[in-house]
Amino acid sequence: MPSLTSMAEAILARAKKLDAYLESNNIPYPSFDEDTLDRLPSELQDDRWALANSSHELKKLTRGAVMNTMDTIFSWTDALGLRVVYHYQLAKAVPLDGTASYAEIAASSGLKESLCRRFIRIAMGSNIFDEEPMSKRVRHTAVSRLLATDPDFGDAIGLELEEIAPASSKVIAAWKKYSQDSSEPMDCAFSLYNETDKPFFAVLASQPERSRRFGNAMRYFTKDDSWDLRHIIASFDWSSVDKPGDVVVDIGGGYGQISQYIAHHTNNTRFIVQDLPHVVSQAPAQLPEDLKNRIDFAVHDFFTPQAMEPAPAIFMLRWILHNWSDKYAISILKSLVPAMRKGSKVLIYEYVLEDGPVTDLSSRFGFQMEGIMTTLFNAQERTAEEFKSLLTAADERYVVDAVRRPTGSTMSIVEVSWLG
Ligand SMILES: C[S@@+](CC[C@H](N)C(=O)[O-])C[C@H]1O[C@@H](n2cnc3c(N)ncnc32)[C@H](O)[C@@H]1O
Repeated sequence: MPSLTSMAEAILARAKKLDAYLESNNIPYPSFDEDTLDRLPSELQDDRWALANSSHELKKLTRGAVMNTMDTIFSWTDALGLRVVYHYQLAKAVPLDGTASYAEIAASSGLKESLCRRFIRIAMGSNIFDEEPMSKRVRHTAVSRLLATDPDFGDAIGLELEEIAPASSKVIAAWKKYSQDSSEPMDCAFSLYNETDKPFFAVLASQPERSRRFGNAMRYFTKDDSWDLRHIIASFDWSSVDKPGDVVVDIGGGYGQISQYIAHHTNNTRFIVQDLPHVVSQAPAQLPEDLKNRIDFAVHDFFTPQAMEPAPAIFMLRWILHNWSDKYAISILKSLVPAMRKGSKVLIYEYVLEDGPVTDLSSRFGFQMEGIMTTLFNAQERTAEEFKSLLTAADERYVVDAVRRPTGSTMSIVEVSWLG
């Protein structure tokens, strides 16, 4: 390990670089009251994340083994503070540019005053709200202000802290009850916690408020530039399937968001978006007029064989395989085989997991998703090698041509050809 001094000097050099930009552009230094680093240009954002990663590493080294572990095991109390703030909508009880007493927050939120004080002070440990030292009145910080003003941010917090994290408490119980080798989606922590024999999406479909929160949270999580759909255009040569008559099948394609985007970047490609009946019945109404002659919707269960003539050029799967254990993911890939021809391709657009440990704060997403997929679906994220094994297990004629992640993209494309 380098010395603390050399690590601190590397941090200092980066901090000076960012400060210089802020100063020359009259941008305030970041504070807990105001995030200003989003205003850095894209070429400085890498420095920003490198600074966050290296200062996090230095913090961990200076806290030491025991205190770092204490930070981990007590982190649930931080989450509890935030959950109480979220659940009782305490952020909305504080004026955006003023202050509120604990009694005023209690009166408008319905959480009694002593609990407001205790749990807001827990949250303040994470810089959620601040308290004026003399008056003891509460005012906003950047996080609490976001909670008061951005409903999708609140829904993202609610989904994680009220839906997924509580269900995750049953992960080990589910392994013990159903076996660690179970491939069944219902043998998961979510089902056990919710005492249901229905899969996650079916439970949500029957509960509009939970379903709405899930949809908004997904929109929030995927709104930053690393999720931008331009990366799917950069990941594959779409002009190779843009001849009149070329067809792309978007498997489990929902309302056809991806197909619509690619259609706008091609001239002739036609798209068939397949999904379950309840989705397909709603989807055409959401299609813009200019794409109606290029995108069709069809009911198709992706576990049943594809029987399409003429065969499509591409089967595309985004966010499908990571919801399923190997047994079912292999079955989905097998169902494509009857329609595969020489020259056909399968494009799998997913997060491709690093094959080893990741400690950088900004790169831990894949392993966080691992926990979520396990909890909700008894499923998993996969490394490039695991995608290859899955494809080979489905049919030895599948050949992975490339696994590409464009610069700046969270998602990768696994491009697969058919040796027919
Ligand atoms: C996580 S969403 C991904 C949607 C879309 N591919 C996208 O990237 O926006 C999973 C989709 O799979 C669909 N789905 C689930 N089970 C299915 C099945 N057996 N056959 C076809 N579609 C299914 C769901 O209705 C949902 O639209």
